[in-house]
Amino acid sequence: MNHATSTPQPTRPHTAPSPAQPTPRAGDPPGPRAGWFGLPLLRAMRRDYLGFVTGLQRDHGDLSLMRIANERAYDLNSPELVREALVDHAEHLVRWERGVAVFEQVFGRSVLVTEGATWQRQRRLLMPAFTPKRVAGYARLMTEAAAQGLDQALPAGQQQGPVAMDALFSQLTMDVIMRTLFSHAATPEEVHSASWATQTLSETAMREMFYPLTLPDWLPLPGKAAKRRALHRLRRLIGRHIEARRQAPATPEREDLLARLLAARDEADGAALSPSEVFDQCMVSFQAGHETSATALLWWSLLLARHPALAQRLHAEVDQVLGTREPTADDVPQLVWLNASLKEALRLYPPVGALMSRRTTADITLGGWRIPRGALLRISPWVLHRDPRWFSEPEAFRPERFLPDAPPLPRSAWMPFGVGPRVCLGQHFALMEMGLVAAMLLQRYTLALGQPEPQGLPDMNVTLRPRGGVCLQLQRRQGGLGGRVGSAGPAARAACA
Ligand code: HEM
Repeated sequence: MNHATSTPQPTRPHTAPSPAQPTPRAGDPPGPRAGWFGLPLLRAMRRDYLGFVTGLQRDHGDLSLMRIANERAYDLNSPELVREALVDHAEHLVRWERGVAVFEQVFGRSVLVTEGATWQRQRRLLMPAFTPKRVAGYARLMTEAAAQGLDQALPAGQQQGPVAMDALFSQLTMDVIMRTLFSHAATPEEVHSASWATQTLSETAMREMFYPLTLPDWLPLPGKAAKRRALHRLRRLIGRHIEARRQAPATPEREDLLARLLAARDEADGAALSPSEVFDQCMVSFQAGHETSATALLWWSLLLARHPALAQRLHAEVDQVLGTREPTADDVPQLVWLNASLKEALRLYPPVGALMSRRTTADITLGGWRIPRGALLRISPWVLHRDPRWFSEPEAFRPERFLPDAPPLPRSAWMPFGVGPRVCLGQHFALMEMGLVAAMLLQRYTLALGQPEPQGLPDMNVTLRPRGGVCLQLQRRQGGLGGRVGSAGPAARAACA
């Protein structure tokens, strides 16, 4: 991966001093005026979160302090500060309690929300299921899902037509995670029901994140009934598949994620994950594992439709490396332009764009400033990824930044999967899945902007999605796999609104 090593000299003022400074600076770092209890700041954040955090760096530098009521929130906007916090001070940080409260309702006490010894044990037990080697073993399950979904993107016999890429990628990545978790292709009913549930939970989570506390779900408040239904549907879906596996212990050795979770034993004491832990880890893999990848592929497809010359280059690369055969895990690293375009899409539109936050559990020093215990730290990949110090013309889509011979970037300037011990558990899984799906899409279709053109404005929910969706014109490629039509399967055809 090409995102690390030396640190170029900053080309514009940098208010955070060198992290090596021995004594903390007196006073507080700069920041916006709070106004009455910080309410004007909260309102500005609600109106345009990405614009707000971008403005913080522009106006106050890499480390800024914002006071909202009793809260001291620090925004960290340089790769050095991010590493200093998430790597050097990892043991003095916990996840932000509001995020935990909201996510715990959906994912239970899974690795995403636990802390301390429980988190360490869960992470240790799960890691072996997500190593690059293990992920390569899921490649065939991934390509089976991708072939089925992509072959059905256009109706049989139709050469071209508009396709709602959001629905296509959501259904496809859901099928990928169902097959990799349970060796089971998602049925159309499951796709339909789980898509609605995922979307509903994502919107509710984003709303609830900004409340001071999570009110009980039984209260007759707007959105609570939909949230209850959505949670019930997802739990039933996951529970049914786990139960089916328990009922069929005599099936041959499986290579799916559930098999790995059931077989996992702690090296320290030989203990397995408890049934509720297995359930929660399946929930988190299902949810975290499909919406993020679908969002990343969605932005990538829009960028490609807007850059036909690059698309041509990618078609040529895929044709040369793969021809018409199905890709394998070993092929993915050979597709250097394709991988670079995916990384560049993740830079411009990181699916987890701005909601990484931590609470300090001790006094620490960051960038030379003393940060007290109990402070909130916020990190926004959106801001870091658009910093002209590391990415010249940051708004431009330039995959060549990520080619193997490109100049190195500062460590953590590119961080769509986070940094440090809590880095995304599924990052190798996601990159493999995205590489395979993108290559197989290019083998079958060319992409063009539909009418009306998608605006592509980022909308902050839990993931950063293009507002109003993305409808693209797909055309079958001649002489390739474009003529292939899949058998009946999970993908409900994704019509444009
Ligand atoms: C493009 C796709 C993905 C992106 C951009 C992404 C991004 C992230 C980010 C930013 C974090 C939080 C890091 C932090 O707080 O420091 C995270 C955590 C996590 N992700 Fe992903 N993710 C993706 C795909 C996946 C997949 C496919 C899975 C599983 C199948 C997954 C499972 C997890 C888990 C379990 C955590 C929590 C790790 C922990 O707290 O120890 N993610 N991801």
